[in-house]
Amino acid sequence: MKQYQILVIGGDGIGNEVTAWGKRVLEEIGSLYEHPFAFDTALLGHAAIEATGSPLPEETLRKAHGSDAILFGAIGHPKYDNDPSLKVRPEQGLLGLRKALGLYTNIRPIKLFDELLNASSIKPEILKGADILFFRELTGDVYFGEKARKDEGKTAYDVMIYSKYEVERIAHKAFQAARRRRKIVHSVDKANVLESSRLWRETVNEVAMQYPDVELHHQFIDSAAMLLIKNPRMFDVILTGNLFGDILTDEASQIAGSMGMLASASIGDSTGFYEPIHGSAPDIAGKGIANPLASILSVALLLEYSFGMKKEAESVVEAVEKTLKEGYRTIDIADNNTPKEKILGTKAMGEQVIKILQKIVVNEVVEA
Ligand SMILES: NC(=O)C1=CN([C@@H]2O[C@H](COP(=O)(O)OP(=O)(O)OC[C@H]3O[C@@H](n4cnc5c(N)ncnc54)[C@H](O)[C@@H]3O)[C@@H](O)[C@H]2O)C=CC1
Ligand SMILES: CC(C)CC(=O)C(=O)O
Ligand SMILES: [Mg+2]
Repeated sequence: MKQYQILVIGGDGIGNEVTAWGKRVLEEIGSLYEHPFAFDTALLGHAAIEATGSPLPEETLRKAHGSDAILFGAIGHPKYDNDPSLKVRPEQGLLGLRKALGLYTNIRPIKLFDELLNASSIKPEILKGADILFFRELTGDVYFGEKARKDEGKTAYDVMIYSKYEVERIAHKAFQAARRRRKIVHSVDKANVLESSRLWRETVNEVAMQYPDVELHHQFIDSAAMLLIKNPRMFDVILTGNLFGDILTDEASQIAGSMGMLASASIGDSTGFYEPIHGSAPDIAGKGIANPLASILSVALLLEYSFGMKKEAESVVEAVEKTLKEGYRTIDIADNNTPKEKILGTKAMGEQVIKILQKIVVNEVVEA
């Protein structure tokens, strides 16, 4: 039986707090379904800078290349956010790892659990039924283009750059996914202004010819941001670049109720990388109140995409759904009707999901 090697990188702030529960869920799946999962850990971001001087130590890179899947939390520390002049930064660790692993496809499902219809500040009748799959390009764009200062530091630039090949490979992924869904792709760019967006649009049009059964719409980023809130149900698959996808998915987290609900999968040439879309949340770090569900839902994506364990992945999502159905909430997804005793911290929420997961799997075995 294959032994799966999983690398766990908690990172910084709540990254560590929520990933502890993602890992516990993986351990539980391993033991309930008798899968031999082996775990290792590594440093990234601020924690890595503190320990080694580098945001992406050699050892982390080596372990990442040697693993079958990576469960990641988040990086970031107020020290750097408050001092932009610092040259060695936590984000370099994450961007460097995404590049090194060739993780060009970032999949971010916007899944709204019915139980959370009232957790959003958007009206339930606008939200109900919303189900969007983002394909965000992850290793190009302005994040990886040339950046520098000139004029004695008084002018700065970051180059927004895409090659045709980079657009083609992510576009194919989006169209293939749309074929398994409602067959609608919205490609989001700023082609009225940006040359890189004009190449993006031209290339997406060419790729679309190979998918005549999929409806393609182009949307400018500014109007896409508006429509996402006005009418989220109009979207099926959204295909976009690194920067626009980063911004739009934080916005879209409000469709799902909270940043603490959105999971993601980053897929590329080799090892899959799974992480919540949120950051290290210094405003709540150390308080024990972070929502661990995005990390737990990232585990479901890991099981399905990296290990092909569909049933196991479904059990994890079902455990989250049942936990919400039983009324349990972390503070970010609680509403005025949530009884105080049902508002849980990170640990209690994690334990609740695991308890329900155990029941689900035991019932599966009894029914089989
Ligand atoms: N993938 C990553 O590692 C990312 C790292 N960052 C870094 O994180 C740091 C903080 O950035 P922010 O802009 O504050 O973004 P953030 O995503 O960390 O937090 C935004 C807001 O959402 C809330 N939030 C986020 N996750 C939550 C959870 N699981 N449960 C409950 N509430 C949650 C936070 O409390 C905060 O109010 C920065 O240093 C930034 O560079 C930001 C985004 C992604
Ligand atoms: C911190 C950035 C490098 C990444 C980010 O915000 C994201 O991937 O959502
Ligand atoms: Mg982001």
